[in-house]
Amino acid sequence: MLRLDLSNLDPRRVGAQGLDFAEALREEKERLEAARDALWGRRGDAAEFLGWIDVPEDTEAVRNVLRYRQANAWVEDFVVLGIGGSALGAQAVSAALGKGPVRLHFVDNVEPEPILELLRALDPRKTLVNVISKSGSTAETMAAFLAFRRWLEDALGAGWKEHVAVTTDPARGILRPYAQAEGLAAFEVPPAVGGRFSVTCPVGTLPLAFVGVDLEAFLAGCRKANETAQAGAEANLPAQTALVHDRLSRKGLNVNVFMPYSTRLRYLPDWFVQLHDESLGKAVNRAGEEVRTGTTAVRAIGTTDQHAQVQLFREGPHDKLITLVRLEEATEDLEIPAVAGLEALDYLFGRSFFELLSAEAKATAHALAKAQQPNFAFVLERLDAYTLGWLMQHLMWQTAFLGELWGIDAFNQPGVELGKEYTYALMGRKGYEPLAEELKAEGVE
Ligand SMILES: O=P(O)(O)OC[C@H]1O[C@](O)(CO)[C@@H](O)[C@@H]1O
Repeated sequence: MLRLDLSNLDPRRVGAQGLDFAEALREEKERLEAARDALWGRRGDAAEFLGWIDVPEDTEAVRNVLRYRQANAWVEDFVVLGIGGSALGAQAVSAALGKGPVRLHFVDNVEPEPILELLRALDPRKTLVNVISKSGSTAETMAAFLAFRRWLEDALGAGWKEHVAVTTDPARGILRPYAQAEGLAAFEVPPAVGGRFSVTCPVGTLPLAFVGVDLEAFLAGCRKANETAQAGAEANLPAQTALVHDRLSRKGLNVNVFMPYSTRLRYLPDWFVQLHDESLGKAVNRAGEEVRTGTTAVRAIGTTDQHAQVQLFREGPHDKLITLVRLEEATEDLEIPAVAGLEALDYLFGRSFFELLSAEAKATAHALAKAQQPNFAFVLERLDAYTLGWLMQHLMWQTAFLGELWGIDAFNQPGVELGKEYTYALMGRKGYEPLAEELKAEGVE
């Protein structure tokens, strides 16, 4: 179960920075429902990249992943080679719900020392390497693949092939034909699913299967979010949180803090940052006019960052909307013991850690509101696969709704291409010689 607590948006609590939500919903009902209809209406068109809506319905893809997991019971270490959307979803969910005993590792950078450290620590005989790249052309991921493939072949000879699984587009890019030629296990990123929307396809489900995440429940939660995204505005939770973002960004609240009160959810903000920023930071709208949309998502974890960022959130510029994620129940709790001689701490004696966590979440939300800092919360009944699936698919919907409200394409990322081209030029890739010359003339070599 997931619900919204919007009480700290109320202008009676947070003043002019806030939002009379009921009134806004009445005013924007038509616009929100038009956005909903447009999104659902376009979902059959692969060019629209709305395939993530239907992926949670694809139970055959999950069965395929689970069969592969069962057939590879020898795996003790599972290495994901992927970056951005090809890593962040599995990283967020595995940190929250992974049970082991398989250890999951993520190589999402090209700094040599951590890669060497991992290679030295792993036993190739017990390691499965999953190279994940929709395009098959991402330099970081492909460099890592070249290194891990060589490492496996050096140790295992022709047996390296049993230790590699490829997750990529069914037709495009170089990885698919390579996997076919070498006879490697291969999984699909559906063409109509972009990286940051791919956690429900094998990009996410394959690593998650190896750490025992209940995939059926996770996808059932995603389907629940789909159900809410079909409702009229009064019950359409993603349209509602998109409305909050839309309205408050128009008041100049252009920083979106995403702050779960949970260490288990520590990577969820990283996943959200990519989803939100890469989708919504756009120079032009669908009509090609310059619009420069976007709000800046910022990571924070409660309670940890109460002691790092909350000072700024309360007393810094009034440019923020804060999204909290609160849990209603602990999965397991721990009592805080009484200790003689430390009676100054007796308010803690006999209380539980979860009680303290909950009190801190509510106290901080209220203290923020007292400083006229609008905030709202996703309240999760508990942290389980169903509820996390619901929340993540909700956030994908929220992003899609915002793209629609702002008239932009939330599913492309033209702004990251130029940096990639420059990298190719600096690395001496064939065909990039003129660009390398241009860079040299500009003082970059
Ligand atoms: O799966 P790929 O094609 O390697 O892409 C990885 C990431 O790179 C980007 O294309 C751009 O940074 C992201 O959108 C994507 O998630």
